[in-house]
Amino acid sequence: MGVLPVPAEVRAILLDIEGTTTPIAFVQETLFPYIKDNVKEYLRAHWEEEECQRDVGLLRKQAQEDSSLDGAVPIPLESGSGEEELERVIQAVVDNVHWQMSLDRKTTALKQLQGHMWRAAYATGLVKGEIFEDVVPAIRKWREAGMKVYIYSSGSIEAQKLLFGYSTEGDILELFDGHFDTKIGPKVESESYRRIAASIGCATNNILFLTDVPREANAAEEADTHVAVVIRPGNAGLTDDEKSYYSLISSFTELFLPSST
Ligand SMILES: CSCCC(=O)C(=O)COP(=O)(O)O
Ligand SMILES: [Mg+2]
Repeated sequence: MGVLPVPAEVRAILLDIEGTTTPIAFVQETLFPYIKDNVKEYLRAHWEEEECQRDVGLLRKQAQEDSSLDGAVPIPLESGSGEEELERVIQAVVDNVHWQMSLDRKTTALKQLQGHMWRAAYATGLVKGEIFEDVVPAIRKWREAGMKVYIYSSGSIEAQKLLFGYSTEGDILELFDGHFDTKIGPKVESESYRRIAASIGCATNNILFLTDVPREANAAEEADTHVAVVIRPGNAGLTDDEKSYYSLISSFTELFLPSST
C-alpha cells in the first residue's frame, strides 16, 4: 500500500463519485439502466407536474444547443392537445435522453431528470448507493483531523444526496460539508474549481481533489488545486504518462494527513 502525504495547506478534500467513492459498475449497470428502462413511464406519470415540466424545458433547451451535433434528437413543443400529440413529444424526450446517455453526456438537463427519477428507486429500496469500503472510515478520520469534505460530481446534487442518503453504509450525508454539481460548471473546466473554492471560502490550493478522470484532474490543477487520481477496480486505464505525472491512490486510506498519528 502506498502513502500519499497531503500538503499542509490543504483544508478541504473534494471528492468525485463515479470511479472514486463508488464503483463505475454501480452507475453504469444499475443507475443508468434504471433511467433507460423507466423514462417513458416516468414521463407519462409525471408529465403534468411542475418539476417534470421544468426538466423537459431544460432538456428542450439543451436539445436546441445540441442541434448541430451528429445524431442529435430534437424535442418539439406540444402543438395542440390529445393523446397522440402527447405521446409524440414524450417519445422525442425519451429518444433524446437515450441519445445523450449513449454518449454518457454530463449535461445539467440530463442529470436533473435522472436525479428526480432515482428518488423512487432509492426510497422504495430498489437501489442502494454503493460505496467502496475504505471511504467511510477514511472520511471519518479526515473529519476528526479537522478536514472539511465536499462532493463534486456530474450527478445532480439531488442524485448525490440520494446515493449517500440511501447507501450500503446507511445514511452518511452527515460526513459531507457540502455538494457541488455541474451547476457550478463542468468538471473539465478550471474555472469550476475557482468557483468551488470561492463558495467554500478558501483558496484553490487549500483543496485536494480526488478523481478517476485525468481531464478533471488537469482542470483542477490548472486552477492551482491539489489533485490525486484514484485507481479503482473497473476504472478506465491510465496512460504511462498519466501514471507517472499524477499522484495515484487506490484507497482513501493511502492519504496521510500531517496531523495523522
Ligand atoms: C451521483 S449520481 C450518478 C453519477 C452520475 O450520474 C455521473 O455522471 C457520475 O459522474 P462523476 O462526476 O461522479 O464521475
Ligand atoms: Mg468520476
